[in-house]
Amino acid sequence: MNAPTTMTFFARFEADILSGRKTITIRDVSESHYVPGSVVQVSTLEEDRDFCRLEILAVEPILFQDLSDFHARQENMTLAELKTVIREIYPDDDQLYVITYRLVG
Ligand SMILES: CC(=O)Nc1ccn([C@@H]2O[C@H](CO)[C@@H](O)[C@H]2O)c(=O)n1
Repeated sequence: MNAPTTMTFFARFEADILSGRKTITIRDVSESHYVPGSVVQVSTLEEDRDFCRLEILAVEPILFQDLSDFHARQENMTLAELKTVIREIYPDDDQLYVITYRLVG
């Protein structure tokens, strides 16, 4: 599989990503093929509006049950909020992937 070159986020997370308060995203297997060291163009899911570029730093498997306050802090959420958000997006997936990134200019 080729390394993906784009990533989408819900627009409501844009400000947290641009300010550096949100430094990970948690995705299912279909979005786990990002390659550390690659740079992806990021846009909003709703309007496909480009808003930054991110360098992928790491992609690590995580089980839903193993999500912790550590992950929540990196999402700028409480653990309860994070679990609710993930269950809204991925109702049935227990195998998830933590994608760590940093903003590039
Ligand atoms: C737009 C799209 O295709 N998919 C997703 C999937 C997830 N997320 C966010 O990542 C974190 C963990 O899942 C939470 O902050 C989620 O809301 C997102 O913004 N967009």
